[in-house]
Amino acid sequence: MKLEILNATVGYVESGDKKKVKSAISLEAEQGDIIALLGSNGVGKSTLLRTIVGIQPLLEGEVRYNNYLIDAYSKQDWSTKVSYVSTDRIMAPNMSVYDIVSLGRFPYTGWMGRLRKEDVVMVEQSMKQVGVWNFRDREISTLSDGEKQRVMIARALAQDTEILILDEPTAFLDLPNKYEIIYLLKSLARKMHKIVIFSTHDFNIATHEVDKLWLVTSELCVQGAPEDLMKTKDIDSLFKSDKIVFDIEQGDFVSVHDSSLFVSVQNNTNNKEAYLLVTQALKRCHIGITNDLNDIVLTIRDEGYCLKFIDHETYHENIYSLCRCIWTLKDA
Ligand SMILES: Nc1ncnc2c1ncn2[C@@H]1O[C@H](COP(=O)(O)OP(=O)(O)OP(=O)(O)O)[C@@H](O)[C@H]1O
Repeated sequence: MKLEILNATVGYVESGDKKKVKSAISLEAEQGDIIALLGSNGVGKSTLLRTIVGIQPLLEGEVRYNNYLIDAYSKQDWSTKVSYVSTDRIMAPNMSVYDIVSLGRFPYTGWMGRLRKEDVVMVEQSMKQVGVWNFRDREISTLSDGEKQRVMIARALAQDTEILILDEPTAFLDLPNKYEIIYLLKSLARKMHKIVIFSTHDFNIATHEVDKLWLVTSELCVQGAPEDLMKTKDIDSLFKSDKIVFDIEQGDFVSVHDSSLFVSVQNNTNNKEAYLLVTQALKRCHIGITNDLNDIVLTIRDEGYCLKFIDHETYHENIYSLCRCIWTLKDA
C-alpha cells in the first residue's frame, strides 16, 4: 500500500478559475505509517487533505495509490480506500452515536441502505475499539469534544479503509485527550496496518509521537522522520519569526530574547528539580544565567531562595516572590 503525491498543485476553483494554494508538493505514505502534516496557518494543509480524499479537485500533478491515479478509482471505490475526519461540526446533533458510526458504512450500503449483518459487526467493533460503545445510545450533541472526536474516528473506522485522513483531530482537546487520540491513531497504523495522516498544530505531538512528518511551508515541502527534518534544519522554517527559534536540545521551539540582567545560580540543596524550575523561571523572566559571582547571586536553599546583589540580600519563600523581586531589579 503506497500513497504518492507527485509534483502536485492544490487549491480551489472559483468562478471557473483555478486558484493555486500550494504547488510542488511531492510526498508519500506507506502502509503502517502514521504521518503528521505540519505547516503554518493557511499554507494549504486542509486543502491538501481534502484533495487526497477527493473533495477538492487536484489542480496539477498526480496523486497515486498503489500506482494508480486516484482519478482512476470510481468515487464508490475510493470511499472504500480512504476515510476522512474533518474539522466540520456535526450537522445532525440529535443523531445517536450508533447512527453516526453506522454512516461510515455508506460505501457498502448506500446512504439510505440497511445495515447487513457484516455492517453491524463492523460498526459495533469500531465503537468498541475506540471506546465509545458505552455511549452508543446518546445523542452526539451531549458528548464532550473528546468523546465526539472518538465517535468520528469510529465512523471512519467503520468505513473499513486502508487510509485514514484526519484534519486537526486534536484541536480543542485537553492534553490527556490529545494523547489518547494520538495513541489510538498510532495503534490503528501499527496494529491494523493502515496509513494514518493527520494535520496538526501540536508541534510536540507531531515531533515526539509520529514516524514521519510532512512539512509544508510557503517555501518548501519536505518529508522525513522528525529528527531527519531537525538535522536538515528544515523544521526551523516552520515558523518564520524572530521571537522563537528551534532548540535541538529541547526538541522544541523556544522564545528568544536579549537578557539585560544576569544572575549566577547556586544550588545549596540536593534537589536538581529545584534548580531546573528556577532556571526555567529566570528564562521566562528573560534573565540570563552566568557563572560570574560578581553579578547578582541567587542561592537555592531548602527553605527558599536568597537573592544577593551588591550588599543587599532578600529572601523568598517561593518562585513567584523571587521573580517579582528580580523584575524590580530589571526595571531599576
Ligand atoms: N474553497 C475555497 N474557497 C476560497 N478559499 C479557499 C478555499 N479552499 C481553500 N481556500 C483558501 O486557501 C488557503 C489555504 O486554506 P487551508 O484551509 O487549506 O489552510 P490550512 O493550512 O489548513 O490552514 P489552518 O492551519 O489555518 O487550518 C486559505 O487562504 C483559504 O482561505
